[in-house]
Amino acid sequence: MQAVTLGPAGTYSHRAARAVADDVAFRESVTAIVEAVAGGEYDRGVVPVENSIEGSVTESLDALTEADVAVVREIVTPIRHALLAQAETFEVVASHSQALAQCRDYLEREYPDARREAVASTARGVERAREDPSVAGIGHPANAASDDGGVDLRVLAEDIQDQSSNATRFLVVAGDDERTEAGGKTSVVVYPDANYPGLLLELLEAFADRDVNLSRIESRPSGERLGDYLFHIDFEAGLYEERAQAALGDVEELVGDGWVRVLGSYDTEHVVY
Ligand SMILES: O=C(O)C(=O)C[C@]1(C(=O)O)C=C[C@@H](O)C=C1
Repeated sequence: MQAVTLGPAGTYSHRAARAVADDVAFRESVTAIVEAVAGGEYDRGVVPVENSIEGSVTESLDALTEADVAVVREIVTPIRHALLAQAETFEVVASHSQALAQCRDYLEREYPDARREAVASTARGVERAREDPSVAGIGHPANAASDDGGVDLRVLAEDIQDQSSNATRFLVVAGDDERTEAGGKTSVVVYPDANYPGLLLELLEAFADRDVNLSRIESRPSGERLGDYLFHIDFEAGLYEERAQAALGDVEELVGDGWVRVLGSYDTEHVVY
């Protein structure tokens, strides 16, 4: 089995993807990962969707709405960032925007004058630090040593995330034909294409009436017009369960002119690396 995830090698996504496949390929955006799986290039894709400090990875949510893929598994991993550089002084801190945000307080406190530079991934930021002594990267501490003869970096500080409990949720996507009803959780995207008082309440009642717990609801702009939204809903029941089917049946009736996209049912795995 071959998986594709956010690269280059050494990203947190890469660490999560190792729990899925031995053979891991890379892309530099989550949209490209989801599209590569939808197009049949890879068996599995691993994309970050949510972080306990910074919240949604919105590009992933939007990519999952657009592409024909199924969600087949969820991986939750702790995220412990280190500050890596060639020397103790630097002018720029380069990392993924999520990582920069997860260390916002630390950077403000310790390096208020350093410029923040958002790059495609934490590993890309570490590469920048390896190439340029005026740059520090934020990433997993194991990235300090170069595995291809490049400069080894110093670990200037560890555990610099603003909450020690920092964790990220990754979704494992597969081709559309691998969608399954088995699993303890289900993800759906709902586009009501309507706007009236109580619409959201009615959608939520479909789940509440069957005692189905929602673990998350997130609105994203539909892109059609300002104030028009679609909803990413995760609930704690598998599609094999009658109560889940009944709740979704109600939602489908409510959205009339809109649509419901079922991403799939799956189980959660906690991976510590
Ligand atoms: O840049 C990486 O290392 C990634 O895998 C991406 C990502 C993210 O998008 O949230 C994954 C986990 C961490 O939250 C920080 C960055």
